[in-house]
Amino acid sequence: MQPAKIAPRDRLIVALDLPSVASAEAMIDRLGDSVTFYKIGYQLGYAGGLALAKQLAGSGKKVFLDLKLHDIGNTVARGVESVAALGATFLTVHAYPQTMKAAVEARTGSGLKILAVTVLTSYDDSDLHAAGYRLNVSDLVEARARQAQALGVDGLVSSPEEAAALRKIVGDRMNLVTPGIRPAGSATGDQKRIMTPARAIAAGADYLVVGRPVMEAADPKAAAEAIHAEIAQALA
Ligand SMILES: O=c1ccn([C@@H]2O[C@H](COP(=O)(O)O)[C@@H](O)[C@H]2O)c(=O)[nH]1
Repeated sequence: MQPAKIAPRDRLIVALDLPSVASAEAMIDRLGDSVTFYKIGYQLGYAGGLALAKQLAGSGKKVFLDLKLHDIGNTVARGVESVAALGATFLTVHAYPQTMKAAVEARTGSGLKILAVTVLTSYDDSDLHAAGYRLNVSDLVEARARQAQALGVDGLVSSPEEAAALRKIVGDRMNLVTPGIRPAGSATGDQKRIMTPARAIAAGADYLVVGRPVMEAADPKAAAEAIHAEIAQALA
């Protein structure tokens, strides 16, 4: 089945990488209508963010739970069932076959989509080799994408640097979700495989995940709107 067309403003996913529910709620208030899709990861998730995720989903925002699950299959499956009850749109798991298979089976029948994290965007070839891998980043991303596709995973998390190659492998049936987004002039931080919003969209990314360039901006709403404008221009 073809995935539904994505509303342009849903293509920006803002990472609520903040220390408390109170600080996240204040940021959501500041961002207002400029953000429709939020990501909650380790920092906020472990500080009460799962209840906030349920509340956000109930209020009409889209929610991406970036929990990067990886455990024995039974534990992953039971975790996915619990997450499915929160009303989130996306949940990440690491791209290991047992993990992906368990997650896909457990989400069946719910509205939750499983995204497989291929290779973290803070890794380059030398980081992979230091971790014991013989493959370089692009080969490992592509191998994991093929496995994810064969297992029925709904989408992939990768750097936008791999988006064009991944599109050729998986066509338009899987969502390509790309962190490692840096508007021109913004600090790279710990990210190693980065692109601007416009280049990421042109490369074939469906969704752009942006954290610090919005969270740390003097005017987060203006920063989000500038990214929307760049996305719109790239789609035109
Ligand atoms: O490979 C990955 C997977 C997930 N992330 C997450 O995305 C955001 C990016 O935040 P920035 O501040 O824009 O760098 C963050 O929550 C990561 O946990 C990723 O960066 N790379």
